[in-house]
Amino acid sequence: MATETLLDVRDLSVDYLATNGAVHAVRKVNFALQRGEILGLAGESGCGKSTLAYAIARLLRPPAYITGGEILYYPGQHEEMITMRLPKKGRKTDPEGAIDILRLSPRDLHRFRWNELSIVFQSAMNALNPVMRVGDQIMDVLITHRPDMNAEQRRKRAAELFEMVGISPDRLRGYPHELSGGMRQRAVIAIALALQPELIIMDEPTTALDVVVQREILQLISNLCKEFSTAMIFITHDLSLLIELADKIAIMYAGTMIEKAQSKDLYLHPRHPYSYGLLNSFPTLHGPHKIMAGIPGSPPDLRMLPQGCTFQERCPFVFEHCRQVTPALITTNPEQPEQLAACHLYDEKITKEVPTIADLAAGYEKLATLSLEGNLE
Ligand SMILES: Nc1ncnc2c1ncn2[C@@H]1O[C@H](COP(=O)(O)OP(=O)(O)OP(=O)(O)O)[C@@H](O)[C@H]1O
Repeated sequence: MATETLLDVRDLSVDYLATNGAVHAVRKVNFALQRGEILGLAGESGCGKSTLAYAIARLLRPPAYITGGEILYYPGQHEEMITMRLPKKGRKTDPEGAIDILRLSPRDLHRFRWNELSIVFQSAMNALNPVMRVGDQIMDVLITHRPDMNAEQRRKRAAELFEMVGISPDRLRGYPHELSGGMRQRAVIAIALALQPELIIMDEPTTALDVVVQREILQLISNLCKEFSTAMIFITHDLSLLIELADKIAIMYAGTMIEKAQSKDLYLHPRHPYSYGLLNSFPTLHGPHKIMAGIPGSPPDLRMLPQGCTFQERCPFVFEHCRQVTPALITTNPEQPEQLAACHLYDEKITKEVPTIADLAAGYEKLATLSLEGNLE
């Protein structure tokens, strides 16, 4: 896989301006995505996953406002895109001429979407227009964004796309209600792939499907991304699903990324107590019986965030420093410099010994026991 940067999100913040105070839905998020890479975004409901994704696609509408940061996009050799690169004076951060998505004009944004980035929304299977043949819905995208194609070329491309996602091209003449849920989902993916974008954002695309169909669709997505070197940001609550699909995973909590790691590293050794809690919130079918603690409590109000770490109230390992100072994302193990966690437990200036997996398990077990005994505050 090429390891060239495609997207570089820097200090991105988004607020929803409500009458009773600003909801700080995304707070100073930083991450980079390489060409062809699959990044999984996980975290509890309301932690800002969709807001982050929609900010990248510039799809947010008031009362949402991007309050800071930049989203640099490296367009590769796509000629149309090269003309959109930042003017020289804007190149303070990038000698190669990236596009800052936040600074695109409406016209350039129109070219950027679909050509470079497409998005599959939550409940995607219902995103198709019920009174229009599915084939015509693919044609629509091609007519708008590929005016150089004639009708015959568009028809051929639509058939090719359907074949790619495993639907017989004669279904192109069908209406959405004539397709099963899984097929509708595949059709939506075909539309997202129509212009072979560099980046696809999928927001909970498979939640409405049964697990067997879900697995087929995920396999399809993974194969297509590999085949075309398409990068993807895949959003879900289901961490176990991401571990199979994604190259890297970012865990979000209360609007920030609190852990970033290669999927395998996160699975084998989650570092942040919240990531550990998320991974261990469901029982395994094998192995010894253990008390399930889940993660007690709920995330903080995003309008009134506490001083220090936002996970402090739910963390089995909280200590005084956590209530004072907001932890930055830091390396948790010198042997895996790419695994970062925003937790003081890994700051050697503050804690003498970093916690092992057994320590994290013991912390949660203690919480579970307290909760069973009714002694949890
Ligand atoms: N229009 C709005 N006005 C005010 N607050 C909003 C609005 N839309 C979202 N929020 C708040 O922003 C925060 C982030 O929401 P977001 O939908 O991005 O989270 P999420 O992690 O994608 O959740 P889910 O998994 O449930 O989709 C939440 O606290 C939510 O209540």
